[in-house]
Amino acid sequence: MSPQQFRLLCLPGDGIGPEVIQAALGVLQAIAPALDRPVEITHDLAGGACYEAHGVFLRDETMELARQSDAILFGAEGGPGWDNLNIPGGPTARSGLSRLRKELDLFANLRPVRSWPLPAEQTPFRPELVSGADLLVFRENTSGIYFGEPRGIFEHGDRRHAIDTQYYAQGEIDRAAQLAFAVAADRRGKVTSVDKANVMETGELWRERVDVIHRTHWPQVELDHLYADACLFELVRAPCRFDVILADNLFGDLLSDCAAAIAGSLGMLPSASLGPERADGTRAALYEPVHGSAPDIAGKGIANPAAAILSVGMMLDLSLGRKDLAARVENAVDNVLAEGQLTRDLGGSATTNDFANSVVAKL
Ligand SMILES: NC(=O)c1ccc[n+]([C@@H]2O[C@H](COP(=O)([O-])OP(=O)(O)OC[C@H]3O[C@@H](n4cnc5c(N)ncnc54)[C@H](O)[C@@H]3O)[C@@H](O)[C@H]2O)c1
Ligand SMILES: CC(C)[C@H](C(=O)O)[C@@H](O)C(=O)O
Ligand SMILES: [Mg+2]
Repeated sequence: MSPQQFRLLCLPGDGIGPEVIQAALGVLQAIAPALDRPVEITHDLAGGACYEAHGVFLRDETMELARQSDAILFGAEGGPGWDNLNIPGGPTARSGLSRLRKELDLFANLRPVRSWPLPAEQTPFRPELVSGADLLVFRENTSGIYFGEPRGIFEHGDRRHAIDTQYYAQGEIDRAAQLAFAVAADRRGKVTSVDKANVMETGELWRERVDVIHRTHWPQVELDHLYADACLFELVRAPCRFDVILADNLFGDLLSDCAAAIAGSLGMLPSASLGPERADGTRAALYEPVHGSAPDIAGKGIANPAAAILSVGMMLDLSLGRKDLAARVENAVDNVLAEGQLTRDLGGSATTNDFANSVVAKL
């Protein structure tokens, strides 16, 4: 019997999305012969590119394709022309990515961050402060203020009011905590849970449930709690103290961009968004760089493709079960950086393609 195909849906999106995804697909193509399954890739539009062609940020047909795929590789979406169109229907109508996250129930967003072999002046920190940093921001991805109701802008007399709602159900916190502890158990065994339990009811419930899940299921993993503001301070003061940072949707978004400074650039942070485990042991999965469409550098061929390439690495590990190949990709990126082949965001002059070709050569 021939091995089962791995169906990958590729959604490059907007701005530098297509540029970094093309680079990442080059790396996937180079490593594919080492896989025991053929990879079948389908391409489609998402984000502003989709809006221009079809008047929506993600088509129903694409959503269906996503459901049938083993994984999705996403570039980036958005840009000045599309971010504030005031489209009714909430976040899933305003953003293809939000629709994918919500409708595929991709509740677990894993955003690993590490220090890389970079020239000392390429991070805003003293080298001895960031050297050896290796952490993972575990962001709850399908609830919180991104999706809570009520939301909207309302007219009242001659005044306009805007509402967003931070909402968490116990089960949403529990499943995020469960998986964050499991991820930590496979790393260095430490979770720092982040909230604003001092001022927010959702924070109070968050802390209470994380404690219960810890006590009941993961007493062997070390747990501490930090308020989100203090956590941001600690992240830049002493990044090496962290292993897994467990945070809600908004705090996780903020913490991961901040942590990108430790890695040297937003262009260095990959991510995986995973759904609940299914009966056959697999999970719905979307892989994407943490960064956005970077309109300021789009179309110039100078974007750093490392985040997209490392996202393919996460896919090899988490959806294809090939930690060995994921390590090969990460080591190749590490070696290219160590040799000083740097894109402009890291102070060098390598183009997107130069960098990707060098990674392929080092696989
Ligand atoms: N996941 C996503 O699709 C995603 C994430 C964040 C922002 N966005 C969207 O992207 C658009 C721009 O947002 P923004 O400017 O706040 O964030 P951004 O991440 O696009 O860019 C922030 C800064 O980082 C730089 N940068 C980002 N990625 C880079 C890379 N790979 N190589 C080199 N430099 C890189 C940019 O040039 C810019 O200076 C907005 O429409 C926003 O909504 C999308
Ligand atoms: C584009 C936007 C919806 C998204 C978010 O806020 O989640 C982005 O910033 C991210 O980090 O993936
Ligand atoms: Mg973000």
